[in-house]
This record gives sequence, structure tokens and C-alpha cells, in this order.
Amino acid sequence: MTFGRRLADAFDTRGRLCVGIDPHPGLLDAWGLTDSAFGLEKFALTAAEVLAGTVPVVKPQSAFFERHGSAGIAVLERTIAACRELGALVLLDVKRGDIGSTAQAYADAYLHPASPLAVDAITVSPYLGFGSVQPMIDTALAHDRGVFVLAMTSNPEGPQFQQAATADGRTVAATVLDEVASQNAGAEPLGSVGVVVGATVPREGVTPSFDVNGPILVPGYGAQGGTVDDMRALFGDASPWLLPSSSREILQAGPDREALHAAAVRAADDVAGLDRR
Ligand SMILES: O=C(O)c1cc(=O)[nH]c(=O)n1[C@@H]1O[C@H](COP(=O)(O)O)[C@@H](O)[C@H]1O
Repeated sequence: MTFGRRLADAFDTRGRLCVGIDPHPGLLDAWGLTDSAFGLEKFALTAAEVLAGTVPVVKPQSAFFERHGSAGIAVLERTIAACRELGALVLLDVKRGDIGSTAQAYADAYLHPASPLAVDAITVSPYLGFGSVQPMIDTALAHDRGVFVLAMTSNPEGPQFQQAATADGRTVAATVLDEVASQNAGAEPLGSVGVVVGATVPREGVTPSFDVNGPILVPGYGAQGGTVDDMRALFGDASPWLLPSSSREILQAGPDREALHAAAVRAADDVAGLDRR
């Protein structure tokens, strides 16, 4: 079954919230844990156990595992397994992008079923040119997995390049959105190639078409200040498949399991009000 269809099913049964597992050193400390592979494991597996049975998508942030070296990657493997065991789709946030031949190696690492780090989907960066991410898209589709392509990121520096005009007059971000729409053309109920558009992106200027027939991951919701009203204003009715994502805002409710669960339920209820179709 395609990633797009699996995601649509997950929306039906679990709603539309993505929770990020971002084990920041400050959060480890707030949870009474050491900034070590041991603390990381306790944090990530607790978050997985509490959240992955409830939300449709869990998004571990690879960087916070990588900073603990090979022991951290081992924890990432166990976290991915735990989330999948509990029925969540795993979107690994690695933002990969490189020349095509190297992009294929990243695809093998994260999107080939034989890899120990295989996940349901990854984030990819098209800023070496959209064609450079094609090996990751092709590998994902060949194995019923997905990719989320960065289009308009939530950080304040994003517009400098992403909103710049290209030779044909479209912005760089609009070009990315159009390319993704072509990849998803004709797919039902939606394509397996998503985009990333931050809840915090400025709305002034020309708003591109978000009609990509694929999921739109919306980080920046929660700790970075983005709200459901911001999403309504940005996307209107154009996009049915919004997947708002929140990490710190929810994780800071731990380590108490009930409080952590309650924080996720609050956020899920908040985003449930967004129009579906
Ligand atoms: O791809 C992402 O998820 C992402 C894209 C983006 O534009 N902005 C953004 O914040 N993210 C990631 O989403 C997470 C946001 O975390 P919080 O701000 O704690 O909710 C981090 O892991 C970021 O790396």
C-alpha cells in the first residue's frame, strides 16, 4: 500500500497531529536525565511509548540522536522500531540533499526495507536542485514509502532564498511546490511526496499554490509560535492534507507520562478543527 494511502488511513483513525521527538539537552535535563546515550534512550523510548499509540505520525529529529555518536544511532533504531510497533508512521527528520549518486546512498540508508534505519518517510532538501532529490523519491515510491520536500521552512532565514524569484518569475519555493504537484499527479487518495511549509512563514507577497495532491508537513506549530489560525490564514481550503508538527511544546510536559499524553491530546484537539477537505 502506498505511503499516501497509509497516511490517509492514519488520518482517518488517529487524526492529523505529528509529534516530533527532539531530545534537546535542555529537555533531557528538565526530565531529570543526563545528556548521554542512556538519558537519550530513556527520553526517546518514553516519548515513543506514550505517544506512538495515539498520533498518526511520529517525527524523530535525527540530529539529536547523531550527537551521541553510534550509541545515539542505536537508540534511534530502537525508537523507530518502538514507534512502528505501536502503529505510528515514522517520519525521520534528516533533511537530506546531495548530488544524485550520493542521494541514492541516503535513499538506501533510510528508505530501503533492508536498512536497519528504514522508516516510512524522511525529510529531504531540494536546494541542490529539485532533480537531486529524485533518487530519494524513486526509492521511496518503489518501496511504498514517502519523502517530504522542504519548500517554505519555518526559520526566519528561509525566505532569503526560498522566496527569491527564478528566471521564469516564480519563487524558488513555488517551483518546489509545482515539482511536487507533478510527482503526485493522478495519485489517489493522495500522493506519497509531501512538502514542508512552516506555520510561521510570512504571508505577505504572492502566496504560491499549495495544491500538491500530497501531505503538507507544518512545523513551527507550538514552540515557534505558529497557531491553527496561522495555518487557516496561510492555506485556506486549498489543502486537505495538513500535518501540523510539534516537538518541544509537547515534550516539555514530560517526564510524567499522563501529562505528556495530555499535552499531545490537547494539541491533537487543537488541530482537529482544521478543515479536512
Ligand atoms: O522538517 C522539519 O520538520 C522542519 C522544517 C522547518 O521548516 N522547521 C522546523 O522547525 N522543522 C523541524 O521541526 C522541529 C520543530 O521543533 P519544535 O519547534 O520544538 O516544535 C525541529 O526538529 C525542526 O528541525
